[in-house]
Amino acid sequence: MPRPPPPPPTEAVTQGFFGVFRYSRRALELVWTTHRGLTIALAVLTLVAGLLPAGIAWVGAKIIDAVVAATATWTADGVLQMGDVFGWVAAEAGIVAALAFCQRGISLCQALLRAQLGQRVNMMILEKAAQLELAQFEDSEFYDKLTRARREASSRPLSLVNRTFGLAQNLISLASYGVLLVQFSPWAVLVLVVAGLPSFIAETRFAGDAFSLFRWRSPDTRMQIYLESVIAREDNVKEVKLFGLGPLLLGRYRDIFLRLYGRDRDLAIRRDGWGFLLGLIGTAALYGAYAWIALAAVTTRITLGQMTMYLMLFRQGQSAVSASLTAIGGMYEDNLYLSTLYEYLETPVPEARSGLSEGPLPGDGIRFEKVGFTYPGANRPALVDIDLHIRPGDSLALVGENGSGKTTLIKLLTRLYTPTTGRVLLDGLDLAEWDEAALRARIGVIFQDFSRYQFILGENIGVGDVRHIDDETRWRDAARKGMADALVEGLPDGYETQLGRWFADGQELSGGQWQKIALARAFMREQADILVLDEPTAAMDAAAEATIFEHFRRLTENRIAILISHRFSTVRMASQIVVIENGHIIERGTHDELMTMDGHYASLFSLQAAGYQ
Ligand SMILES: Nc1ncnc2c1ncn2[C@@H]1O[C@H](COP(=O)(O)OP(=O)(O)OP(=O)(O)O)[C@@H](O)[C@H]1O
Repeated sequence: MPRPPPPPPTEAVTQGFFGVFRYSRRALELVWTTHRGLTIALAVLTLVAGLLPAGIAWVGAKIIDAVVAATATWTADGVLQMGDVFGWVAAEAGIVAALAFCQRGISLCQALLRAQLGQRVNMMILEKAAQLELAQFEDSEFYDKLTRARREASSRPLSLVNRTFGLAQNLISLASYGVLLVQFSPWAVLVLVVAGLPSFIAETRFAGDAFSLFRWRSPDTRMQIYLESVIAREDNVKEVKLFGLGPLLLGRYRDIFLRLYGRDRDLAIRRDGWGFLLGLIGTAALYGAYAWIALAAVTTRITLGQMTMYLMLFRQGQSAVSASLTAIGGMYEDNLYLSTLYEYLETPVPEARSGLSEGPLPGDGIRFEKVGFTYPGANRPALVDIDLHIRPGDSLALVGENGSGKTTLIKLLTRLYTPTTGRVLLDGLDLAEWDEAALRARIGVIFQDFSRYQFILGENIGVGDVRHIDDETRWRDAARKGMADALVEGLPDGYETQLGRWFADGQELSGGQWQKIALARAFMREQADILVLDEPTAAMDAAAEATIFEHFRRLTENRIAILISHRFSTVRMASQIVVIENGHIIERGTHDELMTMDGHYASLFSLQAAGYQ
């Protein structure tokens, strides 16, 4: 499939080179607030490690000059004077040991900070994910942001700080080399700095290119992650095997790699090719300076010791210049990647308004008033003009073909989505005005695609009311109401049984058994006076479903019970039945009323009843 060319890197890149450093301060703050002690230790060790190399070069010169002087004394007088030489050698050994200490310390601090910071950034990413709206998870652009943030951004703040400190270290080294080298010639210092610039400019450009490649490929990366999960996860393995999907999926996985690899390879070749050519400028400068310094030594303007020192300074200075420039290029790159993290973290979330916790008409129940809803990006509404009143004590069944809008209605009722038009009221108060926690406490709901947590059985029920997730008495009570108690008793570890196959000794349940657990979950909220079952019994046989609903109705007397089911034997028990077609309510009434009406409901009922005869 032809792909569009990479989009312009990002707003960040187009803002110019320096605009892109705007995340540096935030990264530093992040590292600082993660662990102050380690940050200070890292800073101090880095600075000391920056000063020591110049010391080594200077002492090196002293050793050579001391050797030359001692040789002269020995030749002239036959006297062996090694005091100075040994003294300077010992000094150099001391400095080298101190440098090694600093370097080890730096790497220790970095390792500890890396672990803490990785965890912290991942927590920030996940905390944000927990605050976001359902609609955002259905948006592929948002998923791209999330994937990019999770893939790369967690290691970038520390990398940025390491590079910043590394830059400071190299600049200190450079300044100290400069102080020594300027005594030879100020021009030498200038040559040193200017020779590194071309590689730096090229490197920065390529960092921008690499980043735009990274952004451009995130849909592909997501597809690869998805394919990995289809090929290698137990819940998909059955179909992959039986439909023989393995080679097809692997082929797609490989094709994505090859396409991405082609671009990566081109960039790497350009990056390294230019890096080599421009690096030659540095080499030429070094050997030019070499010749110049050697000339000065031969003409006795400088001593032999000084010659070695200047050469060392020049050589090390050059690596410090290129390390500094690479660090700046790297900081630029880290900033680009951090922009994806902050872009994600700054995704707007609806403000947590502290709303009201009761309505003006307690006992009024739920009202839908001219409610319409269109999914973001959809071109036709999923619900149109819905008017509905459900009072406490009512049981409502929603009936309709696949895709008619039943689940959407429940999503609006539970405030997972906000109506596009009209409003939903609970006890006379618009759902939008309700306090989140108060509203959630009133509603117990199980969707058809309920979650199967790879936790112990008790917790799988307990998640229905997180405040009591560990409360075994509540588990038992909810299991009894959800008719899961017999199932639990049949398991050797009872409520402690680890469910699913992901973890050791996990016990997999059948579809119907999982549904019983999910049903029990709905009963965890003892305060909930609205209970919603969105086809949670589809995997059970018709008789079991009818028993469960009858039981459910008894338990929910004086509460509101809402049920979605395709089984008319269950639906007929509800006190109010609403038939939805293409997002519209087309019929409503009791079973008998609807049968008398002899409309859509009656024909569907007769059709299903005929199937059982
Ligand atoms: N997240 C979504 N984004 C966009 N459109 C959606 C989304 N979920 C559902 N739809 C569309 O909205 C319409 C109503 O879907 P809904 O899930 O409410 O149907 P349903 O009556 O519950 O169907 P079923 O009996 O199959 O569960 C369908 O046309 C569906 O394609």
